[in-house]
Amino acid sequence: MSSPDIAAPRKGSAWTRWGQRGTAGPAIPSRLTFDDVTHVYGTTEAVTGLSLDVFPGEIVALLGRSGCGKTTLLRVAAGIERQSGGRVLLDGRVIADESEFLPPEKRGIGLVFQDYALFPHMSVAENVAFGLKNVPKAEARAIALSALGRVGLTGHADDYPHRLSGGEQQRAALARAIAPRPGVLLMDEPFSGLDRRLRDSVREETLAVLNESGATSLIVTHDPEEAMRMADRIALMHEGRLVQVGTPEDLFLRPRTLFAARFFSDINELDAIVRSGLATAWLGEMSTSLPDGKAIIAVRPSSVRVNRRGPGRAGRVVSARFLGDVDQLEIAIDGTDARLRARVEAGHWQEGSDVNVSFDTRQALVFPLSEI
Ligand SMILES: Nc1ncnc2c1ncn2[C@@H]1O[C@H](COP(=O)(O)OP(=O)(O)OP(=O)(O)O)[C@@H](O)[C@H]1O
Repeated sequence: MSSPDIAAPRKGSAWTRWGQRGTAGPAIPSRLTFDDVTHVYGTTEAVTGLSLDVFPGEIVALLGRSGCGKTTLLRVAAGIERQSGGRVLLDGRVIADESEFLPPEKRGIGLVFQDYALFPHMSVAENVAFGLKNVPKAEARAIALSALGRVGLTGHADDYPHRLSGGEQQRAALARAIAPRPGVLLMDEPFSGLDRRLRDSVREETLAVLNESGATSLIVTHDPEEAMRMADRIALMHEGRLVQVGTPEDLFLRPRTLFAARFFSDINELDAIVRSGLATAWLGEMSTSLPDGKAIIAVRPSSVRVNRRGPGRAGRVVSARFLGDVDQLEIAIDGTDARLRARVEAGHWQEGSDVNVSFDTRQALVFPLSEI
């Protein structure tokens, strides 16, 4: 039987073979806790009162827009930055607060930076062995070679980093981070330097390595799809604060705020009024537990129903864009300025078609207007 675990290399692509799955050395995972952490740079409060528990062996994605404080939190966990307030704990033991500060090299934390940060004057194997300080040299090299084997870089062990492609440098950085078998692995946008096709395969293999190593992992990303693909839980940040923490399903299907809903998908936002548990918008109504007042009904394009005749508001397709499996339609609603985006099965609707639209109330969400 051929091994499904080792994918065959494709000729002519930058994508190359990784090592045998199951050979990354296992770590003893730690629990990483941020307790009311705040960090200020001059007058900029980058992180504000943030509490988060990352449980042993868990993969958590720290997700948010540029500048929301993700990297700062990672740097605080690593000990590269000392937080202005609050505590960081490893397995319940304080490693950083007002009086304690465990230096980075004593934390048992592995790091993969966005730019990989390989030392240019050291060979790839020396880079990987760098963190193995308390191990005899020959043993350190053997461990480094084993980690390089896992990421498929044995043949590059004695090359200098500048000879590696971007994807190979990412793999060398991953090997360097896992070689000392850290209890916690921190990764800052580890795939952002890779082109899209390469990114998918590197991400999948990296995930396999993380699962084998078992290290508690915190991965920074600004891409919700990447967070959903990799993480057991997602911690969504906005302006230095945590907005919502939960499984990918929680965040995608049950966003608690309009901000979270907007972050995870394109939505049509319909102005609505709530009265006695019923939210009413121009496209329809749905029940809600919100109190009376102004609200927004959020409808994903895939939840807009488009028919030639039947219930709903009359409109006209003003654009139909082919997206592969689906078409994205823009629909102008008769007698209003309103436009709706809908995702429908490909090939059914032409520009200029008269349609009736409604929405699937089971898939829609209602948010109070005050939250925006
Ligand atoms: N060394 C620094 N000195 C001053 N301000 C900083 C420093 N590092 C970060 N900041 C500021 O702190 C805030 C949070 O930055 P941080 O890099 O943590 O965000 P981020 O979410 O990781 O963003 P990105 O995705 O762009 O890396 C930003 O306003 C940023 O300008």
